[in-house]
Amino acid sequence: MDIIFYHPTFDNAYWIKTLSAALPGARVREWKRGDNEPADYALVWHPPVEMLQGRTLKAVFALGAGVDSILSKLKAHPEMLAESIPLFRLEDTGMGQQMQEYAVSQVLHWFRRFDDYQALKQQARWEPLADYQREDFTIGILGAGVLGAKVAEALAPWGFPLRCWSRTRKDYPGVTSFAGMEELPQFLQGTRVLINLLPNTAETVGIINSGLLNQLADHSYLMNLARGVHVIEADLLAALERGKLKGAMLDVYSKEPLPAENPLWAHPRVAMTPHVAAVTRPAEAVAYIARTITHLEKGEPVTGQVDRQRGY
Ligand SMILES: NC(=O)C1=CN([C@@H]2O[C@H](COP(=O)(O)OP(=O)(O)OC[C@H]3O[C@@H](n4cnc5c(N)ncnc54)[C@H](OP(=O)(O)O)[C@@H]3O)[C@@H](O)[C@H]2O)C=CC1
Ligand SMILES: O=C(O)C(=O)CO
Repeated sequence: MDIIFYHPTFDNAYWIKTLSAALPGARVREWKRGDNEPADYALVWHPPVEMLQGRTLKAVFALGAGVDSILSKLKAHPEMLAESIPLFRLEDTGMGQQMQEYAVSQVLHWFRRFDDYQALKQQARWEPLADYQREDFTIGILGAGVLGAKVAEALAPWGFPLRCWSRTRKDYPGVTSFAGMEELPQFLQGTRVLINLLPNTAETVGIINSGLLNQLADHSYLMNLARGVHVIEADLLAALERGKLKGAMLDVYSKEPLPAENPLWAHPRVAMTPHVAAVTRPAEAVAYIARTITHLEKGEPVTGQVDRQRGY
């Protein structure tokens, strides 16, 4: 079996060594321009069209959870990958725990008013504030898939009212499920902390706009862990200005790296990280890919296949 590997920034030698060890007998090579030799599987992130075009692969694996970049490339270059070739993505592979850490720590930061105390500290003010109550701190998770479910699971023991929104109804312990556009207003009503874990699709792009933010509880908080294009940044800034939103924690942006002149940088109630909420963990990703390839080779059922029409 031949496997080609392409990632613009990873330690490719490490991946090739680890994959080769996990799939004894497989020949794994880094793809370089001009390599038209046959291959059975391709592992990619931001692949050049030329790498995949014209190949009769058994499957392609995206080396991340989100497949928006590869699907948008496919839209521009449909010849890059035949419809019949399955595309897989990483399901959790260590990203779930990272999202749990991020979401729980930030929710508790807001709930314990550390943002307010930080602002008071800057004015050298000693001023105990009223506690927030759990019942006034409903957390709503947009997107209840692999990562949304993990975040809900980690938040559940803290006792906040928890709800999620997805296309299809969920049955997660301690989480009220809302499904479909028609239930979005109910989901938003009373939500105090909105955590975004949706995929970037034609239906979800720009979903976090003034219309949506206005439906949240007053003085609410936004945590965007998914994709920058979900949020209309001007609407977010406007919601912060009029006090609808008390704060935002952003990991992803409309343009990355975020340009220095973007007003989000300087906003005192916006906290930011540079798209690091959950990164691909090589050992877990290799184990998942090796396991999936082994099942595919035996004709056994697998999970993680992307539905290209649906867009995730
Ligand atoms: N910032 C970072 O570092 C990272 C960000 N990400 C982002 O997180 C996203 C989520 O990942 P993951 O949980 O693995 O993805 P999944 O595909 O497992 O989950 C997606 C969820 O979104 C829901 N959804 C999709 N479209 C709609 C819609 N139109 N209306 C309502 N709900 C919808 C799905 O509903 P249903 O269950 O009904 O299908 C599902 O619950 C990724 O696509 C990626 O963009 C991922 C990793 C790292
Ligand atoms: O896996 C993804 O989709 C990411 O955004 C990684 O940072």
